[in-house]
Amino acid sequence: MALWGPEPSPIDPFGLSERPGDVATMRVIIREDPQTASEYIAEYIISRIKTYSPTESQPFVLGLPTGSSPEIIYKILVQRHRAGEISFKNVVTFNMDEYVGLPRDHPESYHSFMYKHFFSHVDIPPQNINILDGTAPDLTAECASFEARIARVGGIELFLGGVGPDGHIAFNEPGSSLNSRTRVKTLAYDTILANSRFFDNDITKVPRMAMTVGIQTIMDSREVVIVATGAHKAFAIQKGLEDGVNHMWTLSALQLHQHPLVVCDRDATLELKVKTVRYFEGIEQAGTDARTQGPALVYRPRTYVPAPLPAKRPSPRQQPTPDGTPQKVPMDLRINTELQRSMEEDELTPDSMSSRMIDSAVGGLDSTLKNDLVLDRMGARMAAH
Ligand SMILES: N[C@@H]1[C@@H](O)[C@H](O)[C@@H](COP(=O)(O)O)O[C@@H]1O
Repeated sequence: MALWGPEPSPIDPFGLSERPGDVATMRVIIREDPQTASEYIAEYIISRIKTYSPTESQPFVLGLPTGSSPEIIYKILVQRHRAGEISFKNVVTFNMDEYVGLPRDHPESYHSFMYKHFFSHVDIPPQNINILDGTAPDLTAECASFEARIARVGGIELFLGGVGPDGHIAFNEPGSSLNSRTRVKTLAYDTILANSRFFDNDITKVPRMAMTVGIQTIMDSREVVIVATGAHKAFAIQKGLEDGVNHMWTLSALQLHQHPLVVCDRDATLELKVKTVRYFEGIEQAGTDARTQGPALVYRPRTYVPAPLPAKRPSPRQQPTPDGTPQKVPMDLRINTELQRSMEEDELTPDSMSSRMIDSAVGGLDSTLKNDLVLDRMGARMAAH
């Protein structure tokens, strides 16, 4: 037990993110459209990097996502870099996820996405870029090495992420363990369907598996910034912000993070209660923005120690072949039921969330009518400050 400071918790086993008196504070910024939401985030990231003043030996460590939502953010960051306003020379990046089985030069690999939209246009040294290798011969070892690389640079300072329509962050699909770390995940049908737009709208071309940072990997970062734009994200935002922490909507885990920031456009707030929207808008109108809301973000030396990874248990597909060479991950992108999950045995197998989303629409309405307590809770919190 620590002599001072908080008790270690399952979410923060080393008690590193908390200081006495600190509390988790959900920050939500609402802008009218994807462009202005993205401008806010790009400015926020630039400001964080500049405040940190990174050097070669003390780089700013940035977690990055792919997806349509962050594309505008990357575009703005590139413009600001070209205008000489920000350098990424002393920035180290870790990408959230990558498809299993896609070679890095596949046009839809997350490697390709990142170089196309960001890395090729800024001054980040190639050796500072970390992206999971979806074709690694030993996927479990690749995941462990990724966590080790994060630990070696002292953890992630700011993790930028998007959110799936079913509330997933990175590829932490509904049912993911909130204690999860980087691992191989089976994709939910809804995610395969959503991502088929990048694969000629042919779901048979979408990989069935991905490697992804875990919820715990994200929770360990100093700060998490989520971009959510469009009406198709509205349920995820409602579940993630207004309901309790729930592994079926993994975005909700951020309620327990000390420095979460969700930046939405107006459409992504459509399922939130009007009073929830007004509450968060009111905080900003009162003269603060995300940089001054919540506990102060203190940069301090870290003694980051990653949680031990489970003992490696090679799946049958990863067992050496009789001649001793390791089995390769199949390049065939069709359903592969033999490539078993190696680190998600404790997690639910994802299925279609569509019906659940319709049910929850009705459930949400019920609770609005019968149990309208949000304003009371918020009022109490505001009075306490
Ligand atoms: N793994 C990615 C997520 O990191 C991303 O947040 C999500 C939403 O992407 P989009 O922004 O395109 O809606 O898509 C994928 O599933």
